[in-house]
Amino acid sequence: MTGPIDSDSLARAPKVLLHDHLDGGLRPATVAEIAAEIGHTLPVPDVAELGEWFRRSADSGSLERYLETFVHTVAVMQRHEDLVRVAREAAIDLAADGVVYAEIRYAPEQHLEGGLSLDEVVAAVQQGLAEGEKEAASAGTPIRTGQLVTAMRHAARSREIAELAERHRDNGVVGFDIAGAEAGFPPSRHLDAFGYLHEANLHVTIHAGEAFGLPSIWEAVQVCGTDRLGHGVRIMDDIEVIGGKDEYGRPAAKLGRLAGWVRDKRIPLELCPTSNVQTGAASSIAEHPIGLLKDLRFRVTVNTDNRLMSGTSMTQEMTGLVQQGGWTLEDLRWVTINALKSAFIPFDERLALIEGVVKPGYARLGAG
Ligand SMILES: O=c1[nH]cnc2c1ncn2[C@H]1C[C@H](O)[C@@H](CO)O1
Ligand SMILES: [Zn+2]
Repeated sequence: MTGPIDSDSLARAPKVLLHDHLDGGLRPATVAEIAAEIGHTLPVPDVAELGEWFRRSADSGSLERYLETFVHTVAVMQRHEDLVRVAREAAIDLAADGVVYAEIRYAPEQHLEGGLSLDEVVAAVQQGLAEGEKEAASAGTPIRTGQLVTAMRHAARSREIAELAERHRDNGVVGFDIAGAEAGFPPSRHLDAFGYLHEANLHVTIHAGEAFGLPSIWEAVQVCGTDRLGHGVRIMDDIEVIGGKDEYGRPAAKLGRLAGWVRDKRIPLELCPTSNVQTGAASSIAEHPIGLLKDLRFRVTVNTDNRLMSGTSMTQEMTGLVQQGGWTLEDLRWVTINALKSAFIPFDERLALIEGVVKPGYARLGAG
């Protein structure tokens, strides 16, 4: 099916999400309620304006300013019950949006101000995700979730966080990530953690190639041995578009050594179109390199990054690509299967979701 896609089909299409921050996806009403309970002052008093405030403030043109908004979400995620609630709601909201598999990330080291230990934070999030999964299943929208524990790249706790991930790998944690301001904080600062994770056979993704270019991607891939790239959109700096089509009917382009490596090795790109427009990594959804990277057959996946700060959802990201980028249902099916192939759960479980959920779901919509 290559014609226009109606919004109902987009809403019903099975979706897979690899890059979604727990502290970037709260419901505005939840932020407001918990803030009132704990006495945290929010920038706007009216809950009706809060969602718009996050979106507008994150629309800053810089990753550093975008990240400043997290102070208000992290503030309301310090008590056990609040972490459980936020994780539970995340699973429910994603499931209601048609997401059938989601890896949800956050930095446990940012949730210790209420006196919880790192292990208690991970356990609280796991409790919430499990409750959310149960509720979503009863509502007829089953979802499978996994935690990615993030270490903040400006801090110095990555080895400790890597060990935390290993301790909880049989209880919900499927991988490790580093996040935060990119410029000035290269991934190689955290080699100790990555070495430990490799020895433990634990999956790794690294935010790289978002606010900083090829050196960051190169380090993440070649020095730190990442399995996936969080964003990675700046791989474009190593691609020269020649114009016209090649012998396979794809856009004619010359790939540099690093771009060639990333494509040849099928290293997944966790692309987040709306977030990139907000931080200035792309000028618009229509102009976002995700379309070109898809046409060049990189292992492209579509993600939300921060649903609250971007005022987005998987359905909305896909709608933007369809309406502004000319994507087809076949394209959406392809990136969804790409995402599951790149997921950090065991191969047989990925396959079961691809064959049992994603392919039949798209077939019902007329694709595949
Ligand atoms: O897109 C991002 N790039 C780098 N860091 C990010 C991004 N979105 C969220 N973060 C940070 C802020 C959060 O507090 C932290 C953990 O989720 O990760
Ligand atoms: Zn991110």
